[in-house]
Amino acid sequence: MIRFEQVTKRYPDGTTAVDELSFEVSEGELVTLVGPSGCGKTTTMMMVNRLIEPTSGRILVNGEDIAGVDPVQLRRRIGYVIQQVGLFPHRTVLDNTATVPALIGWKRARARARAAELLDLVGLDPKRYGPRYPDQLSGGQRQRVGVARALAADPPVLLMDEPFGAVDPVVREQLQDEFLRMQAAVRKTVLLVTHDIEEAVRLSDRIAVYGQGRIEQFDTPGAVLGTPATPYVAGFVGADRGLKRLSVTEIEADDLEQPPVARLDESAAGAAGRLRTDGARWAVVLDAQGDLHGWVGIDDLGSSGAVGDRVHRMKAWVPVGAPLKQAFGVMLQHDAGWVAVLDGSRFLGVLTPAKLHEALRRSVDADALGVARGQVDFDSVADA
Ligand SMILES: Nc1ncnc2c1ncn2[C@@H]1O[C@H](COP(=O)(O)OP(=O)(O)OP(=O)(O)O)[C@@H](O)[C@H]1O
Repeated sequence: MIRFEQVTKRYPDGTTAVDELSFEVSEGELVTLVGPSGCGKTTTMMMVNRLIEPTSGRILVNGEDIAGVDPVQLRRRIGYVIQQVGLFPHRTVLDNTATVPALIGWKRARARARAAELLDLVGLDPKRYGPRYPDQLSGGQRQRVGVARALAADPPVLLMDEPFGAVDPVVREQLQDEFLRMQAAVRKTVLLVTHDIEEAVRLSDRIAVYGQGRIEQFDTPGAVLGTPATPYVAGFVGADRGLKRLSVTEIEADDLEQPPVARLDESAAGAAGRLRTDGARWAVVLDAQGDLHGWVGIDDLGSSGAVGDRVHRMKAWVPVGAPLKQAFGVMLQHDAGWVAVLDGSRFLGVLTPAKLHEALRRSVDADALGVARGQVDFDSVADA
């Protein structure tokens, strides 16, 4: 979809910003360019919409050499999101979002309907926020409008230059999550620039780690973290690789432990007796379908009534498939020794700190071996 063929950019003062660069972003793929300041990321991106012209080499978008495409026409097919958003201050949010459709000649009503739909998609109620002006929004909301505007004419390709850079870390994570949800629905071909490896790891299908004007490694987040191709990449990815890996490793059913279980409609006395025999202090409470209703401690269970009368709400839970980092966060938030893992409302098991560590180590090993995590036998994993 976007293809670089031996592209070089030399500025008039002799700076080689990009040197013989070749790589490809497939259709529907999200590729992040990550690297230190001045390594050529922005230059690379701006060559795709011809804001910068290469010195040599070819760039193809959808199979077509863009050198032969009128830049204005080209830019209408390529959404562009930048850090400083660049909204028009005296146009409403709705009109800002409808800019490109209006430019390409959509009827006003259609352009505005599309803009409203897009605002909704990025989590802004169009009725509430559409009539406002950009300075009546928070930084994070402005950033969302920037994304909505870039998507408005439904371009197949999206270029994003530090799109979440201008907001605080909490809002940044929210925007990233929303963007991922949106991308799952619209599946654009995205080239995104960031200097934040953590952001790259969270968002990307593949990451291009830049050295000076060239790509040092182009691979999946797991591979970049697990098996850095060069000492430079290892250095850039950093010593806290394990922590970053928490963001990319998803919880699988195999990672879980099975705790004691009590049934919702079981007698409290019966459940207490069983827990005592098993030497357990607590149990998760499930109904006949295996749905989670909460947990109960042995001391809560008296001698009368049903387990269902004594059940505590379970606050520490995460969906299966969530990143280990989320489970770790929930554990800390609730000061819990474990979190329940659910598939919908069905209880699958609990994740304990020991299991979390094990999943992390298996994930490192699986990447090194180039196999799925489920294929790594934990006993074979070398001590970390
Ligand atoms: N117009 C220009 N003239 C001369 N040199 C330039 C020009 N624009 C960029 N450069 C240089 O080209 C190199 C790559 O710049 P570029 O903006 O692509 O880097 P970057 O990786 O996006 O950096 P940052 O993360 O700081 O934005 C840098 O050394 C920069 O100084």
